[in-house]
Amino acid sequence: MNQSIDIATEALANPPADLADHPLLAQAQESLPADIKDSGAPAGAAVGLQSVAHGSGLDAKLQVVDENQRFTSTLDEHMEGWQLANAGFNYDVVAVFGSQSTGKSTLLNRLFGTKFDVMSETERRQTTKGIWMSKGQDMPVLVMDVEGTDGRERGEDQDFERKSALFSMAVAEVLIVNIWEHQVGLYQGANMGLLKTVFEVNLGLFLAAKQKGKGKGDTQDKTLLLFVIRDHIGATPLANLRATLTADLNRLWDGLSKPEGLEHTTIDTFFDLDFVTLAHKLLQPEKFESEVVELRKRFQSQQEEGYVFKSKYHKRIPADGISTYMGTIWDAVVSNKDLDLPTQQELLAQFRCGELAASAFDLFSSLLSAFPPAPGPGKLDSSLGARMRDAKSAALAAYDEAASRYHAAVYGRQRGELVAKVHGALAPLFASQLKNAHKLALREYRVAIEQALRTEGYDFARVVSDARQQAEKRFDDEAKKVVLDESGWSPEEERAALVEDMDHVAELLRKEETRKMVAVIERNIKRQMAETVEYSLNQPSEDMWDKVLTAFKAALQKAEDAYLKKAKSFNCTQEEMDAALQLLRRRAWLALRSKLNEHTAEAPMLVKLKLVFEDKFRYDADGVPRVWKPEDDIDSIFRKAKESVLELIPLYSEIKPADPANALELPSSAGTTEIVDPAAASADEDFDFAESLQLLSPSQQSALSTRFRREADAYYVEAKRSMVSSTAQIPYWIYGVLVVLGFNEFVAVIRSPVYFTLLLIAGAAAYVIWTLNMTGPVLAVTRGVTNEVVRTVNEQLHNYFAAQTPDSHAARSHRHAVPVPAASSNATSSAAPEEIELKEKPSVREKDD
Ligand SMILES: Nc1nc2c(ncn2[C@@H]2O[C@H](COP(=O)(O)OP(=O)(O)OP(=O)(O)O)[C@@H](O)[C@H]2O)c(=O)[nH]1
Repeated sequence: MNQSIDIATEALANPPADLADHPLLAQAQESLPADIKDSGAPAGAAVGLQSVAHGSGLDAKLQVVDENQRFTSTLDEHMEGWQLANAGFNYDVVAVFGSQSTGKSTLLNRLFGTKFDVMSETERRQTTKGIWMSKGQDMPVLVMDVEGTDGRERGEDQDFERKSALFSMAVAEVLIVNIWEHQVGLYQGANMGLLKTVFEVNLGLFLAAKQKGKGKGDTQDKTLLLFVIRDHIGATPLANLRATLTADLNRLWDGLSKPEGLEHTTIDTFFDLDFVTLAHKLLQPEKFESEVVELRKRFQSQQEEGYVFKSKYHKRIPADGISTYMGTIWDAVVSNKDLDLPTQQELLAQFRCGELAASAFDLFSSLLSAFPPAPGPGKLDSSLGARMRDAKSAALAAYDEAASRYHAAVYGRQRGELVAKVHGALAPLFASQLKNAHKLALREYRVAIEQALRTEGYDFARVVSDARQQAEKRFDDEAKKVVLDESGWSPEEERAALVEDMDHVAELLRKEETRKMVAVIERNIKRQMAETVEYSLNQPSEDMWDKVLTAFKAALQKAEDAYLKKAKSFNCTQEEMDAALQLLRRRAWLALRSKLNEHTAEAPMLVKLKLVFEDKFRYDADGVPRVWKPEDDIDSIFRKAKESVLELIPLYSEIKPADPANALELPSSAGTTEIVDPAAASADEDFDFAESLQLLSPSQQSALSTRFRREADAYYVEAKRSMVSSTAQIPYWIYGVLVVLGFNEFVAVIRSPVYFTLLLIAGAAAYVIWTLNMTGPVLAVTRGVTNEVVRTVNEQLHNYFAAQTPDSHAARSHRHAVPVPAASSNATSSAAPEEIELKEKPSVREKDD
């Protein structure tokens, strides 16, 4: 239906008010198709309305280029409606060319079941304007009905003819050239002008493609020119018609002014020619129908001989891009731009692949946003790798499905960009997963080592190496899960960081283990040395230090051996071992020193000295306790014992073996102990071995000496007192004095009945005791009580003297000092002042007595 008919139809459907009641109007309206009558709207007066009116269903037709040379915007919709949008390359395009009103639309409708408007038999005027398109019934074929040449309105202007030829050449595989039989041999009637245009256009396309160096070289993609000779009466066989037409075409080709380099080309270079005849539609309708059916098969079945849609004719434009492609081709044609199809195809590929990549990335983004949230630091998402792969694969599959049909290079490039974009979006997840794998592996590494170190007899180097292998494997496994193909991602940097961290942890643990080991060894040395030190220092002798040092050296040697044996499994360097040994020696020495310090503190030293003194003063050479008698030379024995004890103080004050061979030498500086134990290094910084040999400073020695002398003096006093008490006798004259002085008391007792009675009782008691022979026990009890009283008094005296400070003692001494008898004075004149003090006390006591 053409525009005039549309306008008329619209006028009938919506008549002006003044014609509304005209009798002819009702008659004309009756003749309208039911759908138009019902809707009250025209079947499609304009381009837009045409397509809308016919819908986008399978039988819809579309004016792709209107009479104003505008390209439709609804081809995509129609492709969807025709169910060809996803056909890929599985569709074909055919276009029909020919003079106006030569039955082109009729032919297409019969061949493909389309519903292009056909001119009314009675009107005989042009029906097809611009270019129409529809889908063949039951076949994936896009059929283009092109406005006929010789259009009356167009006159001699062949602009549209050229443009439509160029457009059809660019998109159609088969061009049907519709001619009447009787026109064969006539230049104008056989559309030779149109064919000349087609040939020129084709040469132009070929040249443009060649100049761009893109295809269309020797392996020229051909187009099929199918000449349909209408109203074939049968008088002239097809072969003759073919020969005539071929000869005319060759003549036409030869007459073309061909571009340089194409002078010797023939029609066959670019076209395949085929010829078919159809009987007169009106005169031989049955024959016409049967021939149309036969011809239809050649468009429908690949198995049919003479199948027209050979793959070599296909323009390789994916169906989903045909709308864009045709639009850009038409734009180029209309704007008279140089048209080269490869470039157009590449542009199309860029556009479509870009679109497809964008939608594939949208799909990927929606999948990505559905990922579960990150599990948090140090935790792994075990399914992350699989999910990343799935999302990527889904996006690429969506892209590949449609985009792979486009220009290979463009498809590949856009694919690369899409992949890079996908990888870019996934990279943070990858990095985060690696970081977490790093943390996890490091934690497991530390735990594995710590657990192994708790077992007996571990080999540190092996423990570390096993744990490290496990941790590296764990990291590698996790990294492998999230490294995507083609991503170029590498876990090496993170792995290197993990290894560095593990080295650091191993180093710390090794130092900690070394420190612990040294501490254990040090404790062992302390324990081993405790007894030796105790024994040797309680039995002071000239070789006391020789014994101690020999034992220490032996213990140290054992400790060093133990350390070296263990250190081998720690993978320690020689430098570290030397440093550790140095530290071990130092700490062992300091341990010994602290033990010695315990023994040489003032109180224990005093005890030791007292014991030695007691041994020498209170016991004789045979070890028998002395009972002092008047003939004993207490002073001499006391002096000797005291001097021999005082001589021990210098012995105790310095660790100095009698035999220089037993001396020990240790370096004094802090050295490199920080390699093993940085904390110990600072503690040992001030270590001075020579100084450490000194146990008692001169002032300590002096104080100790003073304290000891006082203690010893107390012994001396006690000895003297015990000797006095054992030898004291009552003089006989005392008894006479007692009788004289006590006679009056005796008389008083005799005379007093009470005292006398008590006396009788006492006498009786004495008699009984005597009679019963109980004198011994009674005397023993009496002596015991007496001794206890004496001891208590002595103790009180001793405490009294001991509590006196030197000053107060001196003051007291000064207050109570009395001249020493000459005999004694001679004996003690050369003695030390302390001895003079010792003499004072018996004098005082004797004076008191
Ligand atoms: N003689 C003859 N007439 C035919 C044949 N087929 C169709 N016609 C008539 O030719 C006239 C034009 O038919 P269309 O199919 O509209 O021709 P067209 O080439 O599409 O016309 P435009 O679109 O206007 O260029 C119609 O009246 C048809 O009935 C045929 O095989 N032989």
